This record gives sequence, C-alpha cells and structure tokens, in this order.
Amino acid sequence: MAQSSSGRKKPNVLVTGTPGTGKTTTSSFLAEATQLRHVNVGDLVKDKNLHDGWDEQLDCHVINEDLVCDELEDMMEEGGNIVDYHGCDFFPERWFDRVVVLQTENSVLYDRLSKRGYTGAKLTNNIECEIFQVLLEEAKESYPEGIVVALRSDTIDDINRNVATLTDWVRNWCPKPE
Ligand SMILES: Nc1ncnc2c1ncn2[C@@H]1O[C@H](COP(=O)(O)OP(=O)(O)O)[C@@H](O)[C@H]1O
Repeated sequence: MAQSSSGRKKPNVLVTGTPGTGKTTTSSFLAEATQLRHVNVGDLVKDKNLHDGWDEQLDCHVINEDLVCDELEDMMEEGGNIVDYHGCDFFPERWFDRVVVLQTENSVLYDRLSKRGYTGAKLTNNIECEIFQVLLEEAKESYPEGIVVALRSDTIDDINRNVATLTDWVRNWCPKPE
C-alpha cells in the first residue's frame, strides 16, 4: 500500500498534463468519488491574483509560483487535495503522494483545443508540448519515479477508468504510522 512521507491523514494527488488533456474533468469526478478537495490552480491564480500580469504573446496570466505555493502550503500539509495544473516542477516534492500525467492523442487534443478557441502559436505550442511529452518529463524529473503515473485520456471511457483506478488508490492509501 502507498504510504505518505509526512504526517498527513489523507493523500495529496497532483493531476497534470497539457491543457485539454482532461485534468479538470478528471479531478472533479475524482473529488466527487473520494471527497478530496479539488484545487484548480488556474482558477486560484485568477481569483486571488497570484500572478504578475498578463502575457500578451502566450495569452495567459504570468503565474507567480511563490505566491501560489504560499497560498497552498497549509492545505497541502493537512492533506486531502487534488491539485489540477498544467505544470508541476515548482511545487515542493514532499507535497504529493501521487502524480498523474494525463496524455491525449495529438489529433484529439487538437480538436479539443480548437473548440476551446485556441489558435495560432497558442494552439501549436500546446500540441508540441504534448508531442514531446513535456509534462511527463517534467514530472519524472521533479518527483520520485514510483509516484508518477501516465494515463491515457482520449475518450470518456478513459476518464471513467482513470477515475476508478485513482479512487481505488486513494481508498487504499494509508498514512505513515507516527
Ligand atoms: N478523456 C476525454 N474524453 C472525452 N472528452 C474529454 C476527455 N478529457 C477532456 N475532455 C473534454 O475536453 C475538454 C477539456 O477538458 P478539461 O478537463 O477542461 O481539460 P484540462 O483541464 O486538462 O484543460 C472538455 O470539454 C472535456 O469535456
């Protein structure tokens, strides 16, 4: 059984991947199934102004990683969080018991991001990010190998299967004896 490296009573799970791979959908279903708290970092950055302005070229907020980590610190120490973000190298390694990297077939992802209104460099940058498995590499470099899992997220069946697998993992997780 998976064990925590801290005194947390509930595990913390990071759900990462290129935009459009299904992080928010998967995390919200998982939160419903496990009663863990879904933390959408993108929304948090907007709601609490945890950024240094707007990047016109990339068409997104310039996230302030220190402010985000300060904001999350207490919650993460307590445990019981599903953190949803398209980046993973700036969170402290000790926060997470499981790091899930969602991956989607390129043409499927292209359609999803086009539907979301992504065009030009924003669209091609994200597709390239998926082709080169940037988030999987980032996760492998930032966390112990044993806690990183890559899951396909092409279809609704994949989402259902991933949520079921992760729900089982959460239920079987037990805190490290004090
Ligand atoms: N595995 C999947 N199968 C079918 N549709 C999906 C899947 N994953 C995501 N989607 C759809 O793609 C869009 C983006 O999903 P979302 O969860 O917002 O992705 P992310 O949080 O990674 O940006 C949504 O419309 C969602 O319903």
